[in-house]
Amino acid sequence: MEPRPAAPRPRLCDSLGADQTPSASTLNAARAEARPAGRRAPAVAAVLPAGGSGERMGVPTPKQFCPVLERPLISYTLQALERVCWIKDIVVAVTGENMEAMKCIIQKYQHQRISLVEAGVTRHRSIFNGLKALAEDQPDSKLSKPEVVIIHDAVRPFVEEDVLLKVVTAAKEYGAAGAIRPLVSTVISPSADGCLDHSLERARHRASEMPQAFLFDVIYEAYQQCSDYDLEFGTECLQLALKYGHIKAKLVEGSPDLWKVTYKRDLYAAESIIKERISQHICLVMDTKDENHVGHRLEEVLKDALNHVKVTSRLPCHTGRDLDQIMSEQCYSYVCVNVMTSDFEEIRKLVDMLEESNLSILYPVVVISVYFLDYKSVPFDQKMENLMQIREYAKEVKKRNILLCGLLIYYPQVFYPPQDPSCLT
Ligand SMILES: Nc1ccn([C@@H]2O[C@H](COP(=O)(O)OP(=O)(O)OP(=O)(O)O)[C@@H](O)[C@H]2O)c(=O)n1
Ligand SMILES: O=C(CO)[C@H](O)[C@H](O)COP(=O)(O)O
Repeated sequence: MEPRPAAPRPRLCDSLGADQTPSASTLNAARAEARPAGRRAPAVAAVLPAGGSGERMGVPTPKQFCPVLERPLISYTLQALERVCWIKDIVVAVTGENMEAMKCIIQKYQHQRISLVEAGVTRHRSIFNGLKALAEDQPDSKLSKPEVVIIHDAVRPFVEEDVLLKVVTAAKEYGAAGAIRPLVSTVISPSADGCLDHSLERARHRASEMPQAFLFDVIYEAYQQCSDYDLEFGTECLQLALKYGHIKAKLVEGSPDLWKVTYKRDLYAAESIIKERISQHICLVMDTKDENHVGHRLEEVLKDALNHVKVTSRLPCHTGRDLDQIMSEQCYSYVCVNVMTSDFEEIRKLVDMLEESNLSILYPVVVISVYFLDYKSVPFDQKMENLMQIREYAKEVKKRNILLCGLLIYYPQVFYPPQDPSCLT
């Protein structure tokens, strides 16, 4: 799919501000926690080291640029961060030779709030360059020094807002914080002759993952004091805060999906997770509140048959009420139940709205428009005409990555009472 010039992406923070979705209320509760009475929320920025060569992956392309479902891995990570409206700036460290490729990715997927800096020869040096860009008050720089900085690897695409908020909140209180996971295998220390020197008690140790967050001054000063040895061989930013800032980082339990894409098989795992996530939510756009109508039976049947899928109901676009919410949910599968109207214009409005949201730049969006045929209210010919219109329209919107289809359900009210769901099976 070729990138199209498009309107600005939906600002999730605006819709979250409407305080409608469950994640919004969670966020607001957590925000309240993050912002004790009388204190303002900290200014937050993120630094993403993306300057590695991905040797362990064993492919020529650095892993952060490897395609996952035809889109570079780093684009997923950027999307995960930019969906969080309280992260003001995202600084990405990329090697000179990949700078142009990175700019193309930003343009193609319309990433926002991104600044690029040159990566260093090690991960610590890349992070340090990102921090310098945030620290320096250059006259034409649009960046300003944040109070808290998140550090997150470009190759950990499944970072969620809740863990980001937890590390930021803890960093504000403790000075530093990082996500951890239980160890899968026991860590042992071999001696020089390749024999076991000692092993660590697994239950007492944890794997350090990302994201991590720091009071900006703490981590920046730590990097400034770092030895060359630290910058060359160090792998742990929390350790720098401890060694140079005497800050004991708060450790926050993270989800298993925070793992770092390292080997080729991790790309397949990432692909499966993405597929699973986008198929786990169906948005039902229902134009009647009549609970007895067969449209509502369809909702029940869907919920029953797909019990692992989240099915949410919304009002159609013309009401405007649920519009923001539909968009903020980033759902890619829609079933539109047309009871009150057989008007083709309604479906056109929804498709327009989806297009404007730019969701389809990232993944294909599926829309199934359902009509009911009972011969009584609207004649068969007219319904068929709707379907033919949809068919033509579907060809047009397919080019824009929206897969539309019309479905006519024979619904003989005369023989089956509307409350009998068997007429749908
Ligand atoms: N000089 C470097 C080296 C690494 N990274 C980044 O640090 C993150 C975590 O590092 P790692 O997984 O070790 O990445 P690579 O160094 O690319 O992988 P490998 O060790 O297999 O070569 C990645 O996003 C990577 O791009 C970086 O910004 N600059
Ligand atoms: O592990 C980590 C946490 O401490 C870092 O996320 C980082 O990925 C380590 O990078 P490297 O693989 O280069 O050691």
